[in-house]
Amino acid sequence: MWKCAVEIKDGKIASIVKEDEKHGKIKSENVIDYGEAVVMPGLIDVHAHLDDPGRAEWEGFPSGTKAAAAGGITTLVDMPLNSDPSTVSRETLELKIKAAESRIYVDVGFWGGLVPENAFNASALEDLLDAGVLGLKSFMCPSGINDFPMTNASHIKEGLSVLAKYRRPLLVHAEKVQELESNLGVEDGSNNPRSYSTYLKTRPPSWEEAAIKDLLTLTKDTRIGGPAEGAHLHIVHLSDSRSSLDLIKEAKSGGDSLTVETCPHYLAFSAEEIPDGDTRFKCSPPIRDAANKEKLWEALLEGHVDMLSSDHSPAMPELKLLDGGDFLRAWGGISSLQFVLPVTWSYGQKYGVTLQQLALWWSERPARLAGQKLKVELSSVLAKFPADTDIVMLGAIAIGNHADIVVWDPDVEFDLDDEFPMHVKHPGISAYLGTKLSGRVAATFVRGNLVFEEGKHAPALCGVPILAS
Ligand SMILES: NC(=O)NC(NC(N)=O)C(=O)[O-]
Ligand SMILES: [Zn+2]
Ligand SMILES: [Zn+2]
Repeated sequence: MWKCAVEIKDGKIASIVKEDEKHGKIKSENVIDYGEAVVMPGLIDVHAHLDDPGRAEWEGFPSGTKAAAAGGITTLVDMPLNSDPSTVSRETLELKIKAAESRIYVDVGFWGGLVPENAFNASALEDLLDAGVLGLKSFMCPSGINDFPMTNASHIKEGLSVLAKYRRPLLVHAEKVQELESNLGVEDGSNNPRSYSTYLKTRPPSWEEAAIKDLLTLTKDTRIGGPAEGAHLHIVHLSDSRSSLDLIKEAKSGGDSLTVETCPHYLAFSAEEIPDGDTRFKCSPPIRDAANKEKLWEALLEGHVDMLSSDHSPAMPELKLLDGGDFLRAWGGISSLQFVLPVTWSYGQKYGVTLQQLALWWSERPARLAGQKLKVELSSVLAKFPADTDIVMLGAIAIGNHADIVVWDPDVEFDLDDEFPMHVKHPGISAYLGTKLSGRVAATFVRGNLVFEEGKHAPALCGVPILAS
């Protein structure tokens, strides 16, 4: 970490000048002085549901990317489900791009869906990949979205063989439905649907473990010299830090091309603390007990969990059934996009989290997952990039990289109450409302453009869709 100036030219980082070398090198009239604030690579959130087009009333490109900019996130990768239609073909990706263009405050890439309908159709998958999705995503359990059915191991095997050629990843929601104890969901005193522990029993860690076991029979093929070399499997939002994690560790040490993310809500909350009926905390896989959370932190700090993502997934507040508070019937998904940086920082204090670790978990490793060489979609808002410009999204402050930067004050505390300017569409369903956080975002730059500063967004929407080439 240095005291330094970052020089930005044509949207890229031109030089990094240390404090003691500054004199004469930088003309003061062009300097923005952020004092003691931290200048870090912008966050890259590889797991966000923006639900646009089709369910833009749940979130939407403008509101979601506004929240991202306010939170220091400079690139989002949008999930293929919750929009209507789901992103499962070239045509549906084109609808996404159209919905995003000129309506986004930060850059947005897209995952495509691997679903039974396209899994055995290599040319359909190739068409979707050729159209620019950064990789594919599938579910091993029902997703709750009708046009996004679940896949099994055979679908995933087919997907990986196509992805190998493209060297793009497959992201998987790893929970596999296992038989449950009977009488769950029945209110008999011990199974009150307003109690989080009841919900927890409906999605035990054995679901994650079973899915991961299936996946690891396939990831062996991704090893060097294996039939799917070049493919990569990424497990999204891991919650179980016990046997599931042990399995992942073993597969990684065997050489499988495998990474795993967890999310701030699994690191910040524990099941015991979730108030009865507070369905803002419902997500899948569920938030588990405090001991599980400690082990998850440990795994993150030791490098067994590779990165963090928000899994920001809001819905219409009425679907959360906040009045009745029935965890079994409420729609799942945590709303968090704007606060992932201060949340990781605040809850990480206890574990001695460093700024370097934040950059690794939120920028460097997600950038690597989301794609090495990406092409900027040419659009009217970005005329200054020639059509064939290849950009490298490295998630680091380094010469030649995009000037995607967050400036923030780790020591500034704030109460996340009703008064706090929240930019997500439905602030009331955010699980973090009511907490005190430290780490205030002062400014966010996307490719050198100041998109957010001192609580205000720039009027120009200069985010662009990011497509793989
Ligand atoms: N349809 C969803 O948004 N699902 C998401 N919902 C969660 N995590 O509760 C997810 O990523 O599985
Ligand atoms: Zn999921
Ligand atoms: Zn998700």
